[in-house]
Amino acid sequence: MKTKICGLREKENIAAISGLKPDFLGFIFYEKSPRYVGKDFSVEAFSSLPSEIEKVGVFVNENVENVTAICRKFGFGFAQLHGDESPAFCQELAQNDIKIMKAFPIDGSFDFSVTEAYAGTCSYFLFDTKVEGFGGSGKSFNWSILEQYTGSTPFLLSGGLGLENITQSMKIQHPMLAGYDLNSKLETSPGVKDYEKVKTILNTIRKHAII
Ligand SMILES: O=C(O)c1ccccc1N[C@@H]1O[C@H](COP(=O)(O)O)[C@@H](O)[C@H]1O
Repeated sequence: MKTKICGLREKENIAAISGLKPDFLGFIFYEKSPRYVGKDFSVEAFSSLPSEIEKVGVFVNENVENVTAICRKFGFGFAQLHGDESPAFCQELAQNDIKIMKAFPIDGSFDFSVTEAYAGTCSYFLFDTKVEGFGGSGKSFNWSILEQYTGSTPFLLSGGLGLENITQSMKIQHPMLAGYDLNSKLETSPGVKDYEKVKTILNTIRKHAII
């Protein structure tokens, strides 16, 4: 199972968490987020990052030019699109050699046929809890609705995953479940990840994955 730790911004914290070898690290470029990297964020912040960890820029309704420029500047292989980005937007971005994780806000009435137009363009979907606003809510959704997803694009489960519910989430049996996206439940403060919590949750996921 893939693991993504999202919402980091401080050099020492990035270095510490990267030592735990998640598959993806996410950096938030949405100014209204309490985890926004800030105007002074620089490539220096992750200069020690091993190359096997994929870097992900997280965007909300940003334009293609800005997403592309930021991904190139910071060497992000992936853009996580967490707003209302259209299939055409994703296609345009993919032409700039940026791999895409498209987030969808899930509630009990979500119609998974919406995802069909994005298949083929996105490397992963990200199923997050529908809330007012765009993400980082710390709230989980009723995972039973995932049974309705019959597409072939792998997805990361997202939304309020923490030590208290990760074991339960690993009972989800879905052929396209590729991993877990972990964020606000593992923080000492917004944008700063708790090393011990991240270590424990990654160990839990990895132990389960080899059983
Ligand atoms: O974390 C944020 O502040 C954020 C803001 C805007 C868009 C996405 C954001 N984070 C993403 O939200 C999900 C769920 O996070 P949580 O576990 O519920 O805190 C995750 O994919 C983050 O990448």
